[in-house]
Amino acid sequence: MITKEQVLHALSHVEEPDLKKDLVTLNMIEDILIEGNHLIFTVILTTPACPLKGFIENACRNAISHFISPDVAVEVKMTSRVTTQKNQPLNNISNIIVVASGKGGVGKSTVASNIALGLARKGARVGLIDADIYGPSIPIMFGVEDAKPEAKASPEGKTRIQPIEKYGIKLLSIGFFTDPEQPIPWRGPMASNAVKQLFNDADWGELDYLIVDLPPGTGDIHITLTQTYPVAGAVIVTTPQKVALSDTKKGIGMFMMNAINVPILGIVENMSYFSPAELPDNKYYIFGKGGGKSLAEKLNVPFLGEIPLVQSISEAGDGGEPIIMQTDHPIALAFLQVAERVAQQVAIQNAKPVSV
Ligand SMILES: Nc1ncnc2c1ncn2[C@@H]1O[C@H](COP(=O)(O)OP(=O)(O)OP(=O)(O)O)[C@@H](O)[C@H]1O
Repeated sequence: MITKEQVLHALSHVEEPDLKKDLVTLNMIEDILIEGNHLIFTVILTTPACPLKGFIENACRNAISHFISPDVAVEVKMTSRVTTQKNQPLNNISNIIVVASGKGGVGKSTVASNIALGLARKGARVGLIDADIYGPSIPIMFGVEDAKPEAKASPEGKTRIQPIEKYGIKLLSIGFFTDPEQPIPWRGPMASNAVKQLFNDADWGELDYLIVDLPPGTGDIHITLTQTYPVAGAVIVTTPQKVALSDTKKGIGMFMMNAINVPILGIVENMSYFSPAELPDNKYYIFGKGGGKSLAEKLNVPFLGEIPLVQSISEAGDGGEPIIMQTDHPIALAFLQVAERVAQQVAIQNAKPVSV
């Protein structure tokens, strides 16, 4: 007869590879059920987008086989409880992730949209804020240019903006509140206050991840936002060009400054190479090769992946349905992998001891 103690002992030999502690110490094992030779238990992951799901399941099976018996019929159930960032800034929002770039036009909004949808595809509750006051492009990318978010009174009597729901996520863009034909000469405090309203005055409900598409560069909005709302971390988007990489370095430098102190979740290299639709196996490194990866190595931050320059990405964005919605498209799978790595890095940051 197998006992619960035997099971816990066996699983105490399985290490969570990122958190470097065993599953039992991390309280990741629940609902152990033993019926004769049949064993069922649940592993509680730190995110539904965990890229190590399969690895952890195998390690559990091996541990039961090794420490109890290879004859046990094991059923491993996987579920998740998303961990919350330190200094949770807003009730009900577990993690704020900012997406930034040193330079404009490198595909920051494309990457932010696909990460948000990738996390949702994995089962997370996701919100997306388009804080790019200079060129809010999320409404076009989601096909909701004409949306007008409603304001509703909350039970406490406060008026709250209702985010637009599309493709299973909630979104708000500064573009919903401005006239696309009229340029707005934003003054620093005015822009920051407008963006803050998207955080404070919106009815986000409960979210595992709130993704924020920041304006390009290093400006007032970045400083105000990160000082008003502590964030779980920043995803930095770059292209392999020398000029982009140099600005990326500055952008990362800003987040690492003592006064700002935002963890860098990693670098995504966009437009890594060009692949023509008719020759998808051909790769042309028109902007240089491997710059994003080597910058990540140099700065000792994670490299989250590379996304090629392909027509279907811009067609999907312009068509109001980000490419990740084409479930089996190879680029959708590449974005899904980036989203998983982002979630993984958030979980790693959340597990770090609070620095004093
Ligand atoms: N990998 C890619 N392949 C093809 N087109 C892309 C790719 N990434 C982005 N684009 C296209 O490039 C244009 C700019 O992308 P996007 O708006 O995401 O950049 P951005 O960095 O957010 O720009 P901004 O600085 O204006 O905020 C869009 O038309 C988008 O569809």
